Amino acid sequence: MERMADVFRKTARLIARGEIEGDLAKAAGTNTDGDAQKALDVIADEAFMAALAGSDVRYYASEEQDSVVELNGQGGLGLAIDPLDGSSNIDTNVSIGAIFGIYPAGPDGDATFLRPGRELIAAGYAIYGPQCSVVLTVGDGILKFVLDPETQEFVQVASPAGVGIDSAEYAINASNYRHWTKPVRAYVDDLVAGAEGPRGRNFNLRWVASLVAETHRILTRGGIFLYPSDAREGYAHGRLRLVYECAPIAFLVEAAGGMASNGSDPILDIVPDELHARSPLVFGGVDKVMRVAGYHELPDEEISALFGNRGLFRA
Ligand SMILES: O=P(O)(O)OC[C@H]1O[C@](O)(COP(=O)(O)O)[C@@H](O)[C@@H]1O
Ligand SMILES: [Mg+2]
Ligand SMILES: [Mg+2]
Repeated sequence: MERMADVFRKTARLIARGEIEGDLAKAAGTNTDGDAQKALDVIADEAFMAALAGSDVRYYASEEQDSVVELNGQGGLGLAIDPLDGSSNIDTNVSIGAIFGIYPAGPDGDATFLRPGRELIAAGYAIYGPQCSVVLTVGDGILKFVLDPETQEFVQVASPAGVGIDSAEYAINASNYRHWTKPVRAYVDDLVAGAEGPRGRNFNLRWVASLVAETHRILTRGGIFLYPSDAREGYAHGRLRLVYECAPIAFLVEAAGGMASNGSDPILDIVPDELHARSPLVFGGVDKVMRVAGYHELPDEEISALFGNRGLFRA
């Protein structure tokens, strides 16, 4: 963690200097997943690999690497990492970050990461925003550290305790509405219907397009996040990747007292079939995530009904 903290510190400084350092959002190639890479994606990936060489990390699984990289044959850990999350926000001065999950090393690289997220031993994220903060768990409860810009030390502060708050905020990229499945549309229709709809209250939409920023907000003051599967080509399992995005966030959210699913089943029970496998992701307060699962179980006549006629979820 100390070596990772050093990368967080240096990346926060690089981002704070922005264009003084050059164009951090400059196109830099394409990763295995077909995502366009930006300069900062590559810089962050290389910085983590360099910092962890010779550490206890044996296997390194990154969004920016085709396959698992063996860093230190003697190491006992596997690190799954999204070295730079929220790439579309690099040049907009909006919060971005890094997401990580740590497993005990398995017999080989793939076996270390193609396992249920429940076997993680630690997970967390760094967020590069107005503050640089790190939120992590080693399994029970979460810890938060803020980078002091004066001393460059990470200082532990009170743990966020907001995941259970009865918040009216939801996060989803609503521009994909027409591509969603019926249960997701019905769920969002009922939120949008507000006080006049079956939920009988008004809701508020937030979409930063940086998973770390949505997670930070939800851990701090509640709400729900959804990145569902949809009918666009390549989105049959949503957008987010299980190994280094969904599982670490799910492990953290559960440790904070919340819940994370793929819409129906717990994320932490899913075994990825490949390193860059995707999954729909829904997380936040337990009651909210369970409600989404409820919409997936509704009979077709209920799910197809106009919100005014959908009886089961009337508040
Ligand atoms: O642009 P979209 O489809 O709304 O997707 C936004 C999502 O994509 C991501 O940026 C994917 O992460 P990367 O930036 O690491 O590829 C998430 O942080 C965010 O939740
Ligand atoms: Mg990401
Ligand atoms: Mg990324």
